[in-house]
Amino acid sequence: MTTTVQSPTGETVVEAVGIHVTLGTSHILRGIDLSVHDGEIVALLGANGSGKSTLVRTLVGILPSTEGTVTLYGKPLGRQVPWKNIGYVPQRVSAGTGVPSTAAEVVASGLLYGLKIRTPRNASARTLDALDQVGLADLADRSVNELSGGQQQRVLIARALVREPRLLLLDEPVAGVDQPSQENFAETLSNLAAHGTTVLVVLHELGALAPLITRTVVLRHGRKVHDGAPLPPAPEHAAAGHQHLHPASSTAQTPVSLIQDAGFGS
Ligand SMILES: Nc1ncnc2c1ncn2[C@@H]1O[C@H](COP(=O)(O)OP(=O)(O)OP(=O)(O)O)[C@@H](O)[C@H]1O
Repeated sequence: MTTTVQSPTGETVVEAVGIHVTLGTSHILRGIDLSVHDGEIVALLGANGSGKSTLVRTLVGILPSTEGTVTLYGKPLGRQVPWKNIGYVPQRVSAGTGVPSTAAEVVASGLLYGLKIRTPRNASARTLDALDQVGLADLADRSVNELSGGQQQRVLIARALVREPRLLLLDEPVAGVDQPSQENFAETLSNLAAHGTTVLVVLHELGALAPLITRTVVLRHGRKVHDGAPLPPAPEHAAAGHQHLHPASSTAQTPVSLIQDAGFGS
């Protein structure tokens, strides 16, 4: 890890106000307000189709909102946003580009942003460091087409990490990734968090990331239905290996409805 240790400043890193998104004829997001502050590790939960990916894609400017505003580091989406400080890992897609590329080349592409067409001088070292963080340093020169789905996902995580981001947005980063690699990723995330990286992560299960989460946001049918304390395991589900989640008592939602919102129904 080469990231410098930083204390959380409490700065508002992500600010979404009144976000509505329509895709085709479907009104997907229905008035989402979300703030993420420097140093937070926020989990975004919700059942399939509740709008999690749509929200994250809107936050990074891939999807336009029909109403509402998004600012990142106080700047409206656009050129003024400090993109070089922001890493994004999309929901599982192939890391393959159609053109034969090695894992290292895909990761190094994370160092290209804006109008920059040349990677920095220390690109090779940073690329290897990022691959090492996801346990793939040995496969740096392997074509991504020859990697398994889970390994390709880890390449995409490394592509975000190589930027040494201050803000990391991850859309189900460990879906389809084996348990040891999930634990390895939790450790990487823990290191990043300790160095002050702010994280917004879409998850279906907190799993190995549970201890790191500082706040949980739950969506249901395109609306935010919980925003607060991480959802601790209920006593009856606290047995080893059981990862169903339940809401904090502070919420007005009933436990059962929130568990269903989060897609964790027993
Ligand atoms: N391009 C599109 N056109 C129309 N509807 C879409 C489009 N993309 C997504 N949707 C719909 O938007 C809704 C929200 O999708 P989204 O992918 O944001 O959900 P999600 O909470 O991330 O789900 P999952 O947990 O399954 O990944 C779904 O009903 C989906 O069918």
